Amino acid sequence: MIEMFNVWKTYPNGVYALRGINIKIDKGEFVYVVGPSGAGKSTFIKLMYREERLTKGKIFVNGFNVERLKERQIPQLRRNIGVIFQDYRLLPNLNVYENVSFAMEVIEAPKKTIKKRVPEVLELVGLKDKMAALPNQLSGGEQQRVAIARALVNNPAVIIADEPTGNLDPETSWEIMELFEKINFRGTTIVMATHNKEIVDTMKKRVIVIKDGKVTRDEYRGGYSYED
Ligand SMILES: Nc1ncnc2c1ncn2[C@@H]1O[C@H](COP(=O)(O)OP(=O)(O)OP(=O)(O)O)[C@@H](O)[C@H]1O
Repeated sequence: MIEMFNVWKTYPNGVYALRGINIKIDKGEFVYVVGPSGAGKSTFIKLMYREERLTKGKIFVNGFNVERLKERQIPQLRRNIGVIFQDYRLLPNLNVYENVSFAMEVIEAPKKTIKKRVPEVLELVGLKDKMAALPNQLSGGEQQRVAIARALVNNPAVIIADEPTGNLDPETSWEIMELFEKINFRGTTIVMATHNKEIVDTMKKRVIVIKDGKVTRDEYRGGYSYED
């Protein structure tokens, strides 16, 4: 599903963000990516959907050789990946239904399919009753649910989340994690960068530790700690 071979990323200012990453994530896995601030977690995630270009190495995501894609092929890659951010990134002037349906309109899905699929996915995230609400009428947890619905609506093979509970209180964070579990249980691969120690330690999933741009630990049923 996702493979990285000796991946290096140097930013133009000379920062070595990633230094020789090798990783394989299989279909259906749930993986936490943890590590100190500035370790390279966001960079690791951005390379997967080609938000950033790698400096050296190879990345494959769902059969795509990410670095080799031409600009016009990038939307094809991104159709396979749902991305979720700490700050939700909803369109403020569109209501819940429209924020989600927009993602289907962009890929030119048939109107009939959109009409059927959007309520389905809003039901899955528990927001069927809020379809007409605008983002600023929702709580943080609800806004993140909309972002998750939007990420899921085109049935991606993988969901990549960068600190998705970073702005949420502990209880809401747990509700969002339960939703990710449900999504993973239905077959979607999940890769999540997080600083949430309690969640990582309790969920007992695969944990990849990145420190100074390198994978320093990769453990199934792992814990959060990255001190060694
Ligand atoms: N666009 C950029 N230009 C230059 N340097 C960058 C850029 N983005 C990140 N960096 C640097 O690359 C390194 C890795 O950053 P990255 O954001 O991947 O870390 P992180 O592990 O996600 O951190 P955090 O947990 O604080 O979000 C850091 O030293 C950071 O300052």
